[in-house]
Amino acid sequence: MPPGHAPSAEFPTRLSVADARTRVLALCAERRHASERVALENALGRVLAADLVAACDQPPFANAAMDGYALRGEELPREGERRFRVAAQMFAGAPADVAFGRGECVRITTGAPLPRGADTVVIKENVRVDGDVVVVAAGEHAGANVRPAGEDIRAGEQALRSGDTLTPARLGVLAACGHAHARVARRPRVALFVTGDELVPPEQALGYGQIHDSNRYSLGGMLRTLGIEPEPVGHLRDDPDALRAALLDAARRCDVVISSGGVSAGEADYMPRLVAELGHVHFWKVRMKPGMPILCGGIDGALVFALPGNPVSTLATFQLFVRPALLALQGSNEADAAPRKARLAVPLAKRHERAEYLRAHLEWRDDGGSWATPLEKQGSGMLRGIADADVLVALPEGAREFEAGAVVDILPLPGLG
Ligand SMILES: Nc1nc2c(c(=O)[nH]1)N[C@H]1C(S)=C(S)[C@@H](COP(=O)(O)OP(=O)(O)OC[C@H]3O[C@@H](n4cnc5c(N)ncnc54)[C@H](O)[C@@H]3O)O[C@H]1N2
Ligand code: MOO
Repeated sequence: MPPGHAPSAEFPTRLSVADARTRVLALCAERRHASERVALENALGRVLAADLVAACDQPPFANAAMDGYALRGEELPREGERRFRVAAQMFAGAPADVAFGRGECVRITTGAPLPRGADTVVIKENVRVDGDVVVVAAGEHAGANVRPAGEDIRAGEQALRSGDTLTPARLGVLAACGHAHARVARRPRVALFVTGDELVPPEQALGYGQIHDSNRYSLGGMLRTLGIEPEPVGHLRDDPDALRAALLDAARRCDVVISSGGVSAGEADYMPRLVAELGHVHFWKVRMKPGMPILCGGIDGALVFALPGNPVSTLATFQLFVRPALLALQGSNEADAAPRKARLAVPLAKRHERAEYLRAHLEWRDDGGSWATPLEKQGSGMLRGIADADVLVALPEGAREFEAGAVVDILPLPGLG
């Protein structure tokens, strides 16, 4: 048997995309990462590891929503005008409450605590100032321009869920609730290596049969959009001994090992045999295009994703399987989120039964819908196609003809914003 050859009958093979994803997520559920405490400044994009139950109301006290005059709503005029003496002023951050009596009001700024007895703020643009008196006309509403204590978040309420990604706004929630730190899942340690005798770095002139290694940068970029800095990337020759040593070393150090290339049927495609030898192959090959030869395995407790070398196949399989895995290891609620949908702007046909992932533009039209138009360059080696795309459009397994307007799943590709 040639060294790279591994009879696929030994492993679960030719899985559906759904089956393969289910298996990947199940493997990650067994390996959920422990949590760690990080300062909020460093917590953006991290996955929360515990529910956040608010210890106090947010806002913590009733306060003015606008700059103006705080008063008793029952004293507002029903018709004509009424004069209120300005008894005190209350600025945001004022150290203590102020007193005011009937027929009086308190000058107040946005965010200042409502003085005891007040339940209404009349905005300053709506009053006439006459010395130390303000004149309020009919038409104002009792209770207006006040933010009651706890209107945003009540004490005891679950403000964030375990598994939530810490977006900028969620960092704000943590801080508002009095937390300077967040308990988040440990990030996966990821080893990334590219394989192939034909690869040379971008800065090197190409010799006969050589190409520049692009996967190192595109896959590295995919990881960085998830906030994961891979271990320094290795370039490995198509040499089983070098590959074996690198796989073992990476699996010892990392939670996830990602490789590109050497996973299909060529004489120098050693990955399936090596992963089987060093550990376990969970599955090899998924009924999809591009990316069919993807392999998922395990070595020494590390998850191994051997991605096909074609640059588009690499990125498509990363987005479909590796990204959810990296999120699931952190317990993210996004790992198994329902797919997004769009309509096909043009009719499509495929010549095979496999699921197909087409590179497409997404456009939001005046009808309120999002419409996907496949790009011209669809070859699995054509980086331009995926570089110009906003999404991958999923044409499901089985069906071959798709009408314009058909609703399909889409997978967003990480972009600039
Ligand atoms: N007889 C068969 N041939 C192939 C099959 C098959 O089932 N039977 N599958 C095809 C499919 S589908 C794909 S996808 C590719 C995947 O092959 P490998 O994962 O073994 O990848 P390589 O052969 O090493 O490389 C494929 C292609 O990609 C280029 N490449 C590799 N690494 C990089 C990199 N870091 N940067 C840029 N480009 C890279 C490489 O030069 C090849 O052109 O196999 C088909 N063949
Ligand atoms: O699956 Mo391969 O990715 O068609 O090129």
